[in-house]
Amino acid sequence: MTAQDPTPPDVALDETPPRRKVGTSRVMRTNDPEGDALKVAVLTGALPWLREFHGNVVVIKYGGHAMVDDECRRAFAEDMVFLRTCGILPVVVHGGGPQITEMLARLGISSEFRGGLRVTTPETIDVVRMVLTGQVGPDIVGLINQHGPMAVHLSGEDGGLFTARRTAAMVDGQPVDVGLVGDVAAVDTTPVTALLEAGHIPVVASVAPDADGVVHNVNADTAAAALAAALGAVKLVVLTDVEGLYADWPDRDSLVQQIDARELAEILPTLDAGMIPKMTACLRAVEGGVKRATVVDGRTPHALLLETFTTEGTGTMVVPARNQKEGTA
Ligand SMILES: Nc1ncnc2c1ncn2[C@@H]1O[C@H](COP(=O)(O)OP(=O)(O)O)[C@@H](O)[C@H]1O
Ligand SMILES: CC(=O)N[C@@H](CCC(=O)OP(=O)(O)O)C(=O)O
Repeated sequence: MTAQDPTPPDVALDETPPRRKVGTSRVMRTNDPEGDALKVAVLTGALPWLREFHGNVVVIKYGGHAMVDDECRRAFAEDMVFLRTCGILPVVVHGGGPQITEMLARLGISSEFRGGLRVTTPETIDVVRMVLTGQVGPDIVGLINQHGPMAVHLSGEDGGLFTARRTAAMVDGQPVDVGLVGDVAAVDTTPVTALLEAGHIPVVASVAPDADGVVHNVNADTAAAALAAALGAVKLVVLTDVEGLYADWPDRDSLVQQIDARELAEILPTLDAGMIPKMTACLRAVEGGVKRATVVDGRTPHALLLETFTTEGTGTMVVPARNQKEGTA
């Protein structure tokens, strides 16, 4: 019999699993020294990252495609609680594109995307708002709060968080009108920082009013980047349904592990649909002072922990351009 059960018990994080079986010696004995050495290496390897992120904000963009699998959804919630318990301040900005598309289809409304952005009519924005603030957001809050009452949902409309400015999609280098779609013109971080100070995990939906109060549909990658920069986050992690950025999509051998802001700006006009808002957002985040923006595969349970607490990380990391890092640009 081993001193500890090799399979982690399936318990909520707020329940402390028994550390030893009754009657086992106080001296830990194991028949798996290599496994134990690996565990120790993982834990000690996490130390520099725990130090770096402790007390700092990490913004996590949780994409609609990354939230379809139940195991991944549960792992995501555990990861948020893990970060918070480590003294890191996670802020979730969620999408819900597939969920909006599904609801529109149920209502007999078709979906059209241009340059990665949804063509948004006054009829569509009602559905976007309903799905993000009435369905997807509360679902995420419910998942996290299975571990304790930590998560609180708010949208860009709440407490003046975001002010939107109507924007166009870029298609073949040309601006194309896509209706009630907004960029983030201003961020008032007060409602988010108040929640963080109260010990909560803010979960943010990306709809936002413009200066006249007209609600706009803001791409969640765009909203996450704006919030990360405004909060002075140390890191933006974008969870999606692909391993990261492929330089030569869809060639699976062309995964980019790290790219700096200047290189990214150069290849941005060549990217396809969904990656345009995502990589634009990463670029904006690092240009706005966020040290790292990483695109990670949300279909892999706990990819976020792997990315955050290991030196090798996972996915594609965007870092500031060299002269930006040196503060000369
Ligand atoms: N160069 C690329 N590298 C990786 N994915 C790409 C690339 N170009 C297009 N894509 C597509 O972008 C998708 C991710 O964007 P999107 O569907 O909008 O994600 P999300 O719902 O997470 O915001 C991927 O699943 C992939 O199909
Ligand atoms: C303007 C625009 O395209 N808005 C997005 C908002 C949701 C989103 O961004 O969801 P994902 O992160 O899951 O893609 C949409 O309507 O689908």
